[in-house]
Amino acid sequence: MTSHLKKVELHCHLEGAAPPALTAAQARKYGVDISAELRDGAYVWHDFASFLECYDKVSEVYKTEEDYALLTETYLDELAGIDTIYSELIVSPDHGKRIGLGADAYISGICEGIRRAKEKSGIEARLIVTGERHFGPESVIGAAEYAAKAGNPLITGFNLAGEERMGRVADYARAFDIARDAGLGLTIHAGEVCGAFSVADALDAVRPSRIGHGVRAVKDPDLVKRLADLGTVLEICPGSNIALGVFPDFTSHPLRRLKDAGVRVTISSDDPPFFHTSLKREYELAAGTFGFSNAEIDAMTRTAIEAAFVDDETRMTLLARL
Ligand SMILES: Nc1ncnc2[nH]cnc12
Ligand SMILES: [Zn+2]
Repeated sequence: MTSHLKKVELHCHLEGAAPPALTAAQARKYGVDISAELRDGAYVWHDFASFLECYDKVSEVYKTEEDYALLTETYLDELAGIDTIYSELIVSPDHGKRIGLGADAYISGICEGIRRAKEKSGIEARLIVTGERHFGPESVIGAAEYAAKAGNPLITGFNLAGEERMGRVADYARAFDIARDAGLGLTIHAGEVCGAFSVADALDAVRPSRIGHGVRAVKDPDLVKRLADLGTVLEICPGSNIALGVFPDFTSHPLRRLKDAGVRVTISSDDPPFFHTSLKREYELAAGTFGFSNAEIDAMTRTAIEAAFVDDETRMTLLARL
């Protein structure tokens, strides 16, 4: 039973958290045919590439500032309802640009959603701007420049997501230099679809304080030791990994092995309705399937707060609430 535990989420893509019912309503509102991507209340995809296509298509039915405010508020309300005290949302200004809304209005709608949710429940949230590999290196640099110049106190991190098989981390290093110089926290999707080499790439080219997933590092014991020695925090999303076939089942999932090897691990939901999961379920899996005690789960939540991209005062407040 984890329902009474305080929760923190470091890794959730905002559009990836869109409830299917809300997406269906949005599609109806705009007369968009989404029947190929959303059927019988579930998102339709069959592998990583088609998941990304489905994700991009779903994003296109969120078109206005208010649509984004509603989406953000809806997800944060859900998190607050399960005792989540802090959430980092991965957002992509490129999506705002692609639908013609523009990056500023996209971010402003999301910030309004954060404000509304916080007013109701006190949930704290921050934004991690992400570049998408499959939109190309130039667009990733553009996303970093946007995040660096935005001067928005809720934008506190920079990420690299999308098609991991496109390019190597070094191809995107310049974007991370821009984000680092702006004082943003750094995290990179690596070791999810590609192997351990991708995690080593991230450490060699950028050395972020956190890595999204990183789970395939488990194949390389020296790399696991390097992660433990560096104190790199892994944002692990077991339900996502199983849904995408990164591991065949929870028994072979390396969450426990990585933790036992001294790696700092945390748990998140990634794109919950796409993967038939939720942060609530991820906490339940940690307890039931992975066999972690409540004290061990609390320790992972504490690690997440320690690694959160927030100022020290907010961190102290969150630690006190845990
Ligand atoms: N799991 C994931 N990996 C890479 N990019 C993503 N974008 C949304 N979800 C993602
Ligand atoms: Zn992700």
